Order: sequence, then structure tokens, then C-alpha cells
Amino acid sequence: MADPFLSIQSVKKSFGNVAVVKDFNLDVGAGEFVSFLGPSGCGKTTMLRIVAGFEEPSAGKVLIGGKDVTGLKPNQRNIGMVFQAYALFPNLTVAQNIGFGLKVAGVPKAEAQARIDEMLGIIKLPDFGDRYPYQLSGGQQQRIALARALAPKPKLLLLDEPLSALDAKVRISLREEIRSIQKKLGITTIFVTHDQEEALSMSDRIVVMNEGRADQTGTPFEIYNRPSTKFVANFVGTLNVLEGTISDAASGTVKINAEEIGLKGKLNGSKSGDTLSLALRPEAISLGRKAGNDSNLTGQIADVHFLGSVIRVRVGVGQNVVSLDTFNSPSSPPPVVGQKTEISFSSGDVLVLH
Ligand SMILES: Nc1ncnc2c1ncn2[C@@H]1O[C@H](COP(=O)(O)OP(=O)(O)OP(=O)(O)O)[C@@H](O)[C@H]1O
Repeated sequence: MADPFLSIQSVKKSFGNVAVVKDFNLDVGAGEFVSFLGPSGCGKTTMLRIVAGFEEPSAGKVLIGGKDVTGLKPNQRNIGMVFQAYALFPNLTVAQNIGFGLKVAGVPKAEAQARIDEMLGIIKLPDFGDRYPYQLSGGQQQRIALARALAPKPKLLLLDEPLSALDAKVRISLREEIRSIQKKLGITTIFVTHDQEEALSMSDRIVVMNEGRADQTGTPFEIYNRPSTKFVANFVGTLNVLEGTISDAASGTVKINAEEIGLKGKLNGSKSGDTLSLALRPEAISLGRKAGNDSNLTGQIADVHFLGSVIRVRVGVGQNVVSLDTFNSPSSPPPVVGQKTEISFSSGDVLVLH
């Protein structure tokens, strides 16, 4: 990246002798929305706190706007932050909460009031200025927390699981709202989450973290469709895994149970006789043969879940069970448990997990 706005360079962090962040590198462009995604304990929050300045790295540097800020305090970095727990001041009104950073910065009263009103408009709560936090829903409190973080016009917004305490419906609507406010203001943003759907739906790019490292950094499309490690493939999305044995490495033939499929060009140096884990997303598999699919396997319907517009079917293929989704068709009956069936897919969609 030519001119990253945020640059995290070879950052490491240990607590005692436990390495929590191991050589983390990332460049984030101006206005970009990047998520840190990973399971609990992988070091996401620690990395965010290092960017914020709440935590000092054991090694490495953080640059914001081209300037080395590694030794600077959080209030010298021009950042806004929102946390998981509603961290509003309970004894201050909404307007006072939003204006808090402006007051600290000595912004004149009239100017602060104008900014507070502007922020209340941006978060679509224009008449809420005189309320107290206890008079707000969880979703409204998080919107106020966002407004409070953005009021002093920070150059970098850091969000640490801001939606995880909210119920599912509010969470989805706030996702869209946060993203639209972020785009409107063009503010560079780092978003920490363990929720893959949240990361996939909101981000320009995702950093999938595993045990203190960035396993893969890419767009949601790349992360989902071309996972570069077994960990990423398993952590992001539902994955069907079929065990296969290479019957002929030269021609790329792989045997699954008694049947064979061709995976030429995907075996990456593996030899005949090697066993492989082959992974397929549910939406890459069709029930029955389908034009354009070059691979077929025989199986037996193990389970049928009617979900309305979509029917999720589980098919036993030898020792493995694969899930696939078909659309409901009002004129044809759903598949029946126990029925023999073929499944088909394109060999191009098979992920070979080494
Ligand atoms: N101040 C600290 N002292 C010692 N260990 C810490 C400290 N802060 C974090 N850790 C440890 O570092 C590891 C990573 O923690 P971190 O909070 O960064 O993970 P996370 O990926 O954000 O997980 P979660 O989603 O659960 O918050 C954990 O094992 C945690 O116990």
C-alpha cells in the first residue's frame, strides 16, 4: 500500500512469558474499514489496545498518518473508541456524554453544542439530548457511545466488539448504521469481532487472527472463497470436509470412498497415496447432477431441514456427511430421508486443505 493511514509494523506483545501477539503486520488505507476477526483469546483486543496506546508493544511500531505514535499516550493519538460494555457516564445526559471530549479539549460552548446537535442527527437520535443513559435501549446507548467517540473528529475509529451485548435484530440494524456513518465520514476504522457474519458483512478487509498472528488478510470475498489456511477455512463459514486419497497424482485423480474425482492442478506437490481433506461450502454443492458441475458423488439423504425459502439437506457420502442448501420449489416435494441421491459440484470450488 503506497500511503497507509495506519501502519502496524512487526508488533509483538507478551504478558510475562506468554506471547499474545506474535509479529503482527498490517497497513490500513485512509477511509478503510478493517476487522480483526478471531476466536476468544487470539489477541484481537490486545492488538487494538496497542493501536490505541493503552498497551505498549514489546517490540515493533505503530504509525498513524505516517507518524510514529508508539510512545504516545492514547489522548495524543487523535483516536475515537467504542467498547463492548456501554461505557456512557450514567450521571451525564446524552448531550453531555457526546460533548465530553469536546469539553476536555476546551471547545467553546456554542461550537460544542452545534457539534453535539450534528452528531445526534448523524446517529438519528435528534431529540435524545436531555435523556440519561438509563432511559435508553442498549442499541441507543451504543449509538450515543459512537457519537461520543466521533464528536472530537478523530482520524481513527477503534471499535471493540461494540455490538456483542445487543440482541440479534438490533445488532444487524446497527451493523448497517455504523458502516453507513463510517462511509459518510470517511473515517479509517478498526473493528474487533469474533462474529464472522459481522466481519463479512461490514468490512473492506478482514484480518483473521489465530493465536496472536494474522493468518490471512483479505476482502470478505477472498477470506470466504479462498481461505489460505485450514484455520481460516474452518473459522469463517460452514464447511463440508470430505476425506480423499490421491489415486494418481500425475492426473490429479482423488478417490473418495469408491468413487473418483479430478483435481488436477490443486494437489500442490502431494503424492499418490497421500490423504487429503477436501472442503466445500454448502452453496457449492448441488443435489443431483447439474450442468457445469464436473464432479459427482453418490450418497444417501440423512437429514432434511425445511427453513422456508431454503431447504438445508444433509447427505451421507461414505463416512462423511455434507450439508448443502437447495431453494424451495412450491411445485416439487422436498427430498426424503433415506433416498439415494447424487451430489455434484465443480472441482474448481474444492478447497484442498493441507
Ligand atoms: N493485561 C494482561 N495480562 C496478562 N494476560 C493478558 C492481559 N491482557 C490480555 N491477556 C491475555 O492475552 C490473551 C489475548 O487476550 P485478548 O483480550 O487480546 O484476546 P481477544 O482475541 O480479544 O479475545 P476476546 O474476544 O475473548 O476478548 C488472553 O489469553 C488473555 O488472557
